[in-house]
Amino acid sequence: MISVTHLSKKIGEVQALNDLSFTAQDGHITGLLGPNGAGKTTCLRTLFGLLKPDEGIAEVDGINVAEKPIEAKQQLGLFPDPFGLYERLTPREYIQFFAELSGMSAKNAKQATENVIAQLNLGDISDRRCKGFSQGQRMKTALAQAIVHQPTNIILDEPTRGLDVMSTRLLRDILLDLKARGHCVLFSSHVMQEVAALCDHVIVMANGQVVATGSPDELCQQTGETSLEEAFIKLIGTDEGIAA
Ligand SMILES: Nc1ncnc2c1ncn2[C@@H]1O[C@H](COP(=O)(O)OP(=O)(O)OP(=O)(O)O)[C@@H](O)[C@H]1O
Repeated sequence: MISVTHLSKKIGEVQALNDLSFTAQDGHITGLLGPNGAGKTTCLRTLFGLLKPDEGIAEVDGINVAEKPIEAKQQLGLFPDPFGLYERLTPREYIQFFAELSGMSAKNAKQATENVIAQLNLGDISDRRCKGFSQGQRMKTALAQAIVHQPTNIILDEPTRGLDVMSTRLLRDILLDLKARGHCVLFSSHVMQEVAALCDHVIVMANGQVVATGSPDELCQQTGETSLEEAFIKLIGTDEGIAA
């Protein structure tokens, strides 16, 4: 479970997070939906311990990220940019390297790498260098790196950005599988269709604050609209930076 409580963060002159509170449950896919500049990335970076909040608490499975960053990160997987893989490594080398970085012994990291290669069906490419990989192959390798240490919680910042349709569909299936396995999946997006199709729970953000929460259906009911897109526009007052 991931929770943020009264989180505030000023970056330069900008109040990027302004008393932000929400919870993302295990066995659910939670979407952070907001226009450009809403504070989604700042929130996720704070959860991963890359930024220190001015006020408030970010917790992963009840562990305060600012106080115990190493313990918190052991329960957290961060989906990296699939276009930033080390081209000279094979997925097996790449995944094992990150497993060891997360604190596993070489023996355990090797076993965990085998497990995640099987889980994500990476067997046929696991010993090829990443250079020249398709988008789907890159995406699966990046995701394998994020989950190799079996974190309960997985966070993804606009994970489908730049991915083609097939890779996007593949990623959706994998996220649904992670949810079915009881993981807490939290991702940011400004793609309405993706959020409506995947999320059990949506946190609508603007100006560093929560504007509304609920399932896509509940958000429609709250606003008296029939589509999430219309509900969002009613809640935020604009569709700037949002993709259908
Ligand atoms: N390093 C930085 N320097 C200056 N301002 C920043 C920095 N990082 C974030 N901000 C500001 O904080 C606010 C929140 O930014 P953030 O990137 O968290 O929003 P976002 O919801 O992820 O937006 P997007 O959908 O455009 O990625 C914005 O006004 C942004 O300009």
